[in-house]
Amino acid sequence: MIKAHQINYKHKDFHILDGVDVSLEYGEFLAIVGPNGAGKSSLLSVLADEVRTGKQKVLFKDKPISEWNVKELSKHKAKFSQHNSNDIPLEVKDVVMMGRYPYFDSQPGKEDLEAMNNMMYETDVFHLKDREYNTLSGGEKQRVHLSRVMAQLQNEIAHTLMFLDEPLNNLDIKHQYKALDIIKKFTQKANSAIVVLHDLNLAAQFADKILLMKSGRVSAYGTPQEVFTAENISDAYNFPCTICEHPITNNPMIIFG
Ligand SMILES: Nc1ncnc2c1ncn2[C@@H]1O[C@H](COP(=O)(O)OP(=O)(O)OP(=O)(O)O)[C@@H](O)[C@H]1O
Repeated sequence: MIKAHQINYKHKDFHILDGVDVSLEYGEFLAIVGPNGAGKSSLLSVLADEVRTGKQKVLFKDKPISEWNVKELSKHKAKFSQHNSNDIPLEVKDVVMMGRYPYFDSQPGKEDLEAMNNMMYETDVFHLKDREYNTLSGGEKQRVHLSRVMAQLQNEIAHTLMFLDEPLNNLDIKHQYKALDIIKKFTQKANSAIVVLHDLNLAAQFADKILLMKSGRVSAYGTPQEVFTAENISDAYNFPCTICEHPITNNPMIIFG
C-alpha cells in the first residue's frame, strides 16, 4: 500500500525526521506512537504528500505519490488532521459533504447523500446534521471530521488508505472506542489506516503494527507485543512503566509510574 525508505526532513540544522522507513500492507492498522515532538505528525504529512522532503519517494500503490493525479488520489486516500478549523460557517451535514467534493461538480448525487448520511450515523453526529458546525463541542467537531473523512472514502475502490492524526482528541471514552472500531472495521475490509495515537493501551488493543518514534527516528517497529516492552517504552518516553497482559484481550497492558 505504502512504502517509504529513509525519509529525512530537516528544518535548518534540526532533523525532524531522520532515516525513517515505513511499509504498510493492505488491510493493516498501523499506529504511530511516541512522545511530544518525536515527529509523528511530520511523518504523517510526508506520507500523505502534504510535505515533500526532496529526493525521497513515497510509493503509494507502487507509484510515487507525487505523480498521482490529485483528484484521483483523493478517492484513494484521505487525511484527518490534528488541527481542524474551529471556524467553518456551515451546517454539520455540509461539512461532512465536503468529503464528497472529489465525486461531484455542482450538485451531490444519490451516492454522495447516502455516504454523507451513513457516515453521520456511524460517527453519531446524525442528530446534529442541521446544527451550525461552529456551535458544536470539541468532541462533536472531531466526530464530524471523522465522518467527513470516512465519507470521502466511501467508494468501490479496493484498498483505500486513511491517515488520522490524533483522532481521539476531545472524545469521551465511548466515542474513543467507537472511533477506533470504525477505523478497525475499515481496515478489516482490506483498506489500511495509519493513526497517530497517544494512548498506548488503545494502540495495543486495536493496531496490527506499532511504529514507536523518538527524536525523529524509529525506535521500535513491529506487533504490539514486540514493541511494547518496558525497556522500549521507558526509553522513548523517559518515564517508568510496567507491562502486564490484558486479562481479556491478552494484549500488552501498560501501567505507567
Ligand atoms: N516547519 C517546522 N519548522 C521547525 N520545526 C518543526 C517544523 N515542523 C515540526 N517541527 C518540529 O519537529 C518536531 C516534530 O514535530 P511533530 O509535530 O511532527 O511532532 P509530534 O510527534 O507529532 O508531536 P506531538 O505529540 O506533540 O503532536 C517538533 O520538535 C517540532 O517543533
